[in-house]
Amino acid sequence: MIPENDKSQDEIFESILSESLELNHEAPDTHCGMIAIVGRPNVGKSTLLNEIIEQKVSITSRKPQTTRHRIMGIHTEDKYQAIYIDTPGLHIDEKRAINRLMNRAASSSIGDVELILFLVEGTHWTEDDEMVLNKVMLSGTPVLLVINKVDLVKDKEELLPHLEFLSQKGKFLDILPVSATKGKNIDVIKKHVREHLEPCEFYFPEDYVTDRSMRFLAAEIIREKLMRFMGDELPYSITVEIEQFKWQDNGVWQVNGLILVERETQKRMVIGNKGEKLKTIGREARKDMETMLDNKVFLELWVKVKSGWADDERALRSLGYGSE
Ligand SMILES: Nc1nc2c(ncn2[C@@H]2O[C@H](COP(=O)(O)OP(=O)(O)OP(=O)(O)O)[C@@H](O)[C@H]2O)c(=O)[nH]1
Repeated sequence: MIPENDKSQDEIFESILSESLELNHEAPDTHCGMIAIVGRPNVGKSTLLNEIIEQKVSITSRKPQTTRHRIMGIHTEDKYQAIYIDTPGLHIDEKRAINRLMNRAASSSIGDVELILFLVEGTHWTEDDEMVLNKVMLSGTPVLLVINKVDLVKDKEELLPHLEFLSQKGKFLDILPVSATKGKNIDVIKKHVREHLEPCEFYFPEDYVTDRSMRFLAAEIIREKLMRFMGDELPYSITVEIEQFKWQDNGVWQVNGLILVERETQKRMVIGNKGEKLKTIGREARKDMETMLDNKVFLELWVKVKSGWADDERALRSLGYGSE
């Protein structure tokens, strides 16, 4: 289930922490805890989260920096509730305001969790991986190193020296090769996670899969389709606001989305020849929203130029970035 309204992320964090502190001494027979999923952009953090909770709550794409917000995915099974925090990819380039805010959102998730899933990819190791490694090691939290996308490693023998190389990088609970898209070794991740959950009352009702509202997820769905259908021509700084999200008397959800771009030329690209591109984006987004809401949706999209917003921290805050 998906809640209708967003609570502030800080509110949720605070109450989970204080409740688990208060309840620890009563030792209930349920267990819960928070797990941060961290890694550089594009290693597959959101794909892994969706695979673990078996539902799509975090958008994914081939383009780095798809995830811009901190999102919680909730997985409840038997007496265990694991609250996963999907974070924007951590990376070194902090020049633009949006990058600084995304890095802050990711870094603040690393403290105060029971376990960190540190994701890397195949047999690569980059400067950004090194930067993430330093941050997670400083946190003092147990770290499970997850090597994602092993399905892409043709010669599996190449993995062995890489595993050896990674084991020299720090003290990890385990180093686990997985494939998020093929569902390989996901059960082993879940087993590690269970072992780190503390006795506490469930924070979320058992049928919740995310802390985010339907309105927020609707904006994310539109952003995902923009990324999918615009490929490399997509303006990096594009953003989406939901102006209306309303249940209509005729039994349909009315959703009005505003797509903000930085330049007139970008607006023309999003709209496409005779409006074709925007129509495709709208059609595909509507289908996903109908699956999410299990109901008919009427979706209207507009594109508007809002110049220079990606460099302006204040404007970003007004759009909800950095307030988490
Ligand atoms: N082959 C393969 N591709 C994967 C796997 N996991 C993720 N991908 C692909 O990698 C790309 C990036 O995945 P995301 O889940 O968006 O990555 P992310 O780490 O959340 O990215 P950011 O939002 O940039 O931080 C997508 O095209 C995924 O389909 C995997 O196990 N195997």
